[in-house]
Amino acid sequence: MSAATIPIVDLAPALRGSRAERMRVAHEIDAACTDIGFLTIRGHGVPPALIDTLRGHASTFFNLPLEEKRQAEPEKVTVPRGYRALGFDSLSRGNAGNAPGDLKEYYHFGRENWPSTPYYTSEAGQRFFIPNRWPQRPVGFAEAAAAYYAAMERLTGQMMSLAALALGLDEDFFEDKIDRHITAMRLNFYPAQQEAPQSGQMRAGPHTDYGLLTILNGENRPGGLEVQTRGGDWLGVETDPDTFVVNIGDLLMRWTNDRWVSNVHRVVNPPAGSGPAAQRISLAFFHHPNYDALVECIAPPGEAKYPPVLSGEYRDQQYRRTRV
Ligand SMILES: O=C(O)CCC(=O)C(=O)O
Ligand SMILES: [Fe+2]
Repeated sequence: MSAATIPIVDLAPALRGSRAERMRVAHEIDAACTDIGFLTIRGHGVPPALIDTLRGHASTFFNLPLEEKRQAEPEKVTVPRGYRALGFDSLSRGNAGNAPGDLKEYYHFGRENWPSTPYYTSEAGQRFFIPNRWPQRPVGFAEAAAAYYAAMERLTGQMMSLAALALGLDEDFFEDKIDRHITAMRLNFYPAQQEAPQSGQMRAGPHTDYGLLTILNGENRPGGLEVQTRGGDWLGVETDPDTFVVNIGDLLMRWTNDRWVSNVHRVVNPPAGSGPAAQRISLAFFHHPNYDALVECIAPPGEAKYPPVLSGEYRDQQYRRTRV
């Protein structure tokens, strides 16, 4: 039976507890990921101040004049860093949809520093380890983003150990596949809507995410996140600023040979006339394995539903498909 609400999982017992407690939490994660591919986590240990500070900077930045924001826009459309204006991409196109550009702006960034070894600095590495592009205002934006990124890195490391336990694998199964991960973050800004959207246009069209886990910090405003149930209905997802919504991405679905679902979700438009209260910000950490990790179904020989795919190639392909 499909959940009527998104399951809530308290991570605290697993983060401080015994293997038995980790197993119990892992089973809860397994049930949620099998059924709907979404869960809300609490007891995650991330200090609220880290979240508030980044949200505050994001709000200041996105409320600057467009011309100033555009100074943080990369010249090339292919560079996944910096500011992107309204309608730059259409997430539905990554899943064979054809909606017009999404009604959101975003700020795209990755880690600040990396070692000077070939994995990072080679031609292949430079496709994924790209310098961030911070605007002049607000001051402290880069530092707040780096602190939040580091907290998410810890959290996803812990979650992937629990994921391995849930899947009956060694607890460290994913460790050497994520120890040089290429995770990018997007700070999404959905402005209040003065004009009616075009037909089929949304804040974010129906799509699945690409990586392992997405850790989302949102806010409940008119025009929010919805996920599709197995019955085909759209279920509203609460996204309070003091919890995180976690969802499975395509690569983890492939890795688990469809045991876990990378589920279709979207961000709907606010009702007409909602006014400024409909402005919404979300912070999305798209946890993605090392670019050279080969994602192969965990399945008995002959039963794999997908051919192996390289982590970095898969993400690049999806970025290309979603660009309008
Ligand atoms: O803003 C949200 O609530 C979800 C955004 C999302 O699904 C995405 O950026 O992939
Ligand atoms: Fe998404």
